[in-house]
Amino acid sequence: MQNIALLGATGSIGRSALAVAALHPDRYRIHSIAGGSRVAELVEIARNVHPKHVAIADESKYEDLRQALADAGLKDIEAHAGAAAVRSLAEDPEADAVLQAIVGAAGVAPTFAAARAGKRLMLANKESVVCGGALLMKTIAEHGAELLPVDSEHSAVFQCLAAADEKMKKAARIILTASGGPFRGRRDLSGITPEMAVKHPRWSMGRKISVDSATLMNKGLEIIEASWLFGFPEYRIDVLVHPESIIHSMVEFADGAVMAELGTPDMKTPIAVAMSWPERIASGTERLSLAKLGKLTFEAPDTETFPLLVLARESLRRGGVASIVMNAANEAAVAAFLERKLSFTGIFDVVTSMTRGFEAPAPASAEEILAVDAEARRRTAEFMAKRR
Ligand SMILES: NC(=O)C1=CN([C@@H]2O[C@H](COP(=O)(O)OP(=O)(O)OC[C@H]3O[C@@H](n4cnc5c(N)ncnc54)[C@H](OP(=O)(O)O)[C@@H]3O)[C@@H](O)[C@H]2O)C=CC1
Ligand SMILES: CC(=O)[C@@H](O)[C@H](O)COP(=O)(O)O
Ligand SMILES: [Mn+2]
Repeated sequence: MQNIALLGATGSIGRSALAVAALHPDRYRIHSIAGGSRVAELVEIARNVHPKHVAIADESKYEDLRQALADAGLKDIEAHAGAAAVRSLAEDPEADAVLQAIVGAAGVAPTFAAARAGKRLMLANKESVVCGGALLMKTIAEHGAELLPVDSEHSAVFQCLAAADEKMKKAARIILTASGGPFRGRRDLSGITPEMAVKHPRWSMGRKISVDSATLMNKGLEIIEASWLFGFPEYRIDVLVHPESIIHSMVEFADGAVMAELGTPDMKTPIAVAMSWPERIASGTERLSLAKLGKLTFEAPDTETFPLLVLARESLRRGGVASIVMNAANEAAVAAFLERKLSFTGIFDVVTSMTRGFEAPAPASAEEILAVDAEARRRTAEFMAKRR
């Protein structure tokens, strides 16, 4: 029986992970759950899976959470609140594995905590890899943690590279597929509303990542994520637009052979891969029928209309704090866009200006990463206020 700490339980990935775990009650127990601020959703999950601990990041919600658990007859479940409580779940000695599905840089501290505790870390929270970079990979190695990617492209690459040794990897090329988002093919991005941007053509996801997919920032973050996870330099990671999202990514080897992982676009598959690896379990995902699909299509990304893909490559090459600043500016800009305080193309301007205007050496600890993140958010808020 594997005891899982499920962080971000109330989100899109969290719900899919609960669905996979529910198919295998003999194999997985949800030992603890954590969320951001939504009490009722956390308690509803607690009612279903009866974890030992429930944590909510928003400290002001502690009393509400405690009371709601009591009202539901779940007094034996321990309630916790605050960022430190969420982090504690990630390092809890009673948890064998951590499924980290928090959105944004709020996931940095829990990811580092799980890494330092030597956990099996099933990682959906790409922002913590983007911010953590080399330091995170070093921490994982030093503490004997095991990182299993959940992001669909990285799960695909992980599976394609499973049989490859270091020499084979050195001569390989990663090809990340991208749906192209809801505005693929458009050259004019004016007048785009949050409702239009969160409507992803293929995947059902949280609001922040859906906007990232629409700007192609998601693919930029994924280039950086792939570079750190698999040790590939930026120039050996390509992006290929594949609107059907059936091929989740590919690896091309020295001999010209290209390995790909395919499936129905449903996160339950990469989640099941991470949960069971190196075994395979049922995920509940609908089977792929290529005959029904008939054809798969491909095109090059339009980096002129969607400039953040280029900015992400630049950030990765620059190193230092560039990726942390880009991520922080993007989170702030996307939040402002979702609140209708910034236009869609305003996201491009804000993220580009902030990233290019902030240089410093790479941080040496998770705390330093969070300090850079906070400073970048402060500068971004100031910049956006001046722009209005
Ligand atoms: N959705 C997808 O298909 C994919 C997602 N990912 C990545 O997975 C991560 C989660 O995405 P997704 O599930 O779509 O996002 P959602 O917005 O659906 O869910 C986010 C989760 O994080 C919680 N949360 C928010 N802030 C905090 C905080 N400060 N501390 C603890 N928990 C917090 C939310 O709680 P609350 O509900 O209370 O707000 C919620 O449980 C992201 O990094 C995303 O990039 C990667 C690939 C695919
Ligand atoms: C499901 C998943 O992994 C997302 O990151 C997805 O890739 C988003 O789609 P885009 O390819 O449009 O960014
Ligand atoms: Mn992805």
